[in-house]
Amino acid sequence: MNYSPTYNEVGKRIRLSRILRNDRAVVFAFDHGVEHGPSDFPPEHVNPRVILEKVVDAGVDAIMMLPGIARLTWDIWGNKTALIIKVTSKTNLRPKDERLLQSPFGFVEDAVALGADAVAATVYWGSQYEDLMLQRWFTIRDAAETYGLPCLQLAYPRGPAIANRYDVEIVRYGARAAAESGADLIKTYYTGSLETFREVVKAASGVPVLMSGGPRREKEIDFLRDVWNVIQAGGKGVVVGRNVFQHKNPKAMIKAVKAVVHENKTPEEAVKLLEQ
Ligand SMILES: O=P(O)(O)OC[C@H]1O[C@](O)(COP(=O)(O)O)[C@@H](O)[C@@H]1O
Repeated sequence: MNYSPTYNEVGKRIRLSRILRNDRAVVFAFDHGVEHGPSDFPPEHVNPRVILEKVVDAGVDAIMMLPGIARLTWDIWGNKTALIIKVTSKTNLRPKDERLLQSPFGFVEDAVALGADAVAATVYWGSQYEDLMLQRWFTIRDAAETYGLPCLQLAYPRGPAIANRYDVEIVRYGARAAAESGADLIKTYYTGSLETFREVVKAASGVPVLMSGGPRREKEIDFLRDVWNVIQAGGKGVVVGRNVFQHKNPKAMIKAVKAVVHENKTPEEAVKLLEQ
């Protein structure tokens, strides 16, 4: 008997294919306005329309942002890139010990209304608020499932018992926990080498893993090498913010990252796109 997929399964598959193009993705992370504050942006990129125009022109596959900014910039990304709506966030205005918790920042229904291809939510594995974040994760995932929306989990291990959040044992634990919690896409930290990131991919048990860009690298080639290692390790791409919007030429940076992720160019070949 032929198995017919459910409506949700069809919806998730189609939406996921808009983000993972030929099984790879370059996603622009743009939720920093809340998570870090406007001080994260160089003056010319405080205006979201300016930086989004650049990354859309550069052909980024998807943009991850909070509902409010998506609403204010729809004419720039609409029908041009895939859209991932993050529905959790937190500010650094909070008391320090409350920053390991992300609060609801919109609803899955907002993502549906905006025409999103996925929702995203953060889980700080190891946080003293892990239990609360998991309750929120499963509520989000449950609603997303109903609407046929894939769920990207920002699986960020951090908490009082975690000395080094980038250690492979910690990162791969978070990736495995993300897979076990039903994430359709996992975004997590780079572990510093191809070999260690391969362990993260294995722990993710077949769920696509995307590297979180992290703080801006001094040299672009170093970032491109990290991306290249992630791809060689079986990762499916990158979700990058600061290494693009803090760069003097975000368009060229997106194109260089795409060259590594989608065209299998080496970092040395890709970095030439920044010298043009
Ligand atoms: O690791 P931090 O400082 O909490 O940064 C979280 C930020 O990093 C991201 O996960 C990825 O963006 P970056 O490429 O700038 O690291 C953002 O989505 C998020 O706002």
